[in-house]
Amino acid sequence: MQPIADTNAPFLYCTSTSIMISCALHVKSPEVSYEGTPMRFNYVWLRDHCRSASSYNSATHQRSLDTGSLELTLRPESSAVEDGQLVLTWPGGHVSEFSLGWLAENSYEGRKTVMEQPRILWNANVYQNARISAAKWDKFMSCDSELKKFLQNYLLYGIAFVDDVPATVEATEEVTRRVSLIRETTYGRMWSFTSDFSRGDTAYSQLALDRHTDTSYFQEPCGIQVFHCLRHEGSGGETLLVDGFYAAEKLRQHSPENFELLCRVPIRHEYIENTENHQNHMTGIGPVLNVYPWNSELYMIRYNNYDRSVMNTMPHDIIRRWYVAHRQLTTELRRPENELWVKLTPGKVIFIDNWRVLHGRESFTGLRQLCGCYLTRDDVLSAARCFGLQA
Ligand SMILES: C[N+](C)(C)CCCC[C@H](N)C(=O)O
Ligand SMILES: O=C(O)CCC(=O)C(=O)O
Ligand SMILES: [Fe+2]
Repeated sequence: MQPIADTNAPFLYCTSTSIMISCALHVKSPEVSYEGTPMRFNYVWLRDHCRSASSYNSATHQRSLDTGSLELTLRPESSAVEDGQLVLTWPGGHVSEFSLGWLAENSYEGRKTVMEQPRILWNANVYQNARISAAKWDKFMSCDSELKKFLQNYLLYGIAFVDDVPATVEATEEVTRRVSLIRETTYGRMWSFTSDFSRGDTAYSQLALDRHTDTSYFQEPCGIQVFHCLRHEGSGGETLLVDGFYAAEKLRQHSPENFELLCRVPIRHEYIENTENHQNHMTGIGPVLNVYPWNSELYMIRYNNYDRSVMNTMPHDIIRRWYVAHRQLTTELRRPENELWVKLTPGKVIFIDNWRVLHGRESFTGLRQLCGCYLTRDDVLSAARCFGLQA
């Protein structure tokens, strides 16, 4: 412990072997310094995060304390640091204890410097050189460590494969259920489609599709896309994959103000279908790039030039700048070295992070049948966290 003389705020000091703190009451807020980074704590926040049995149910991990009845001018009557714990005694006698490590980890200043989700951004070379092996159906279905490895790859790269899956809709459903829950949409729970224009969308044709994310017209776009090509008797139809975050980070490096504009301006996407069997009118509103406000980390890209709707959510002076920014992002997304081309064949199931990796396809001839589904993002990430992965 290394007390700091004459300060009226608590400070946390850290060395490589131990965390040291010096603590004093401050009128406004305690301050902790961790590896040279000052971290400030608000007293109401500290009371609100009290982990004592009457404030927090550690069996359910839920707060029992009624935050709405806290005095917002609350100050402790005394504070001390004992055995690596900050101990605060509140008026009325309630005692709150916080380990200094917990405080450092959970502070705003601490979270600001770490990634919510570590990722490896890629272009075609980076991905190919990483030589990620696909999971194999048998082991994947029976062995948890194989599922964990698959999820780790998925989290890092935003794509992951399972090989040797029987070429049926049923087996495709089984392989996705091993990972998570299926998100039912207007396209069905499991879908299997060919170029028959059974739905009012270009996907149901033989035309090429430029890189895009799906369901950008949902208020919350689907988190994961699963594809399994059950048969193709013809040519073409290769799948294009592009890491949207790799491209967006290039834009951030070259032109931070254009990156910021694409984060700030919400735009509309739309899906209108009016066929005999299907009536839909969906709109989703949100920016092309989405970052967490506290650490500026990207968490979602919405990019679908087909489904982008009328642009009327920004004033005249912004619109020109928006098109410039959008063009710069498009240029990055279209660099040939960023394109990963894969031929999906029967047996090979691909999982794509639809909040990060764009997909597209070459035009094709012949009968081509593709099946798949969307997965609920929350459940996929939850499955990963239950394996101890950072997601
Ligand atoms: C995948 N599946 C064929 C079911 C649906 C395709 C949806 C196509 C739509 N334009 C979009 O990009 O969201
Ligand atoms: O046909 C394909 O390979 C993909 C089409 C597509 O973009 C989609 O179904 O979302
Ligand atoms: Fe698509």
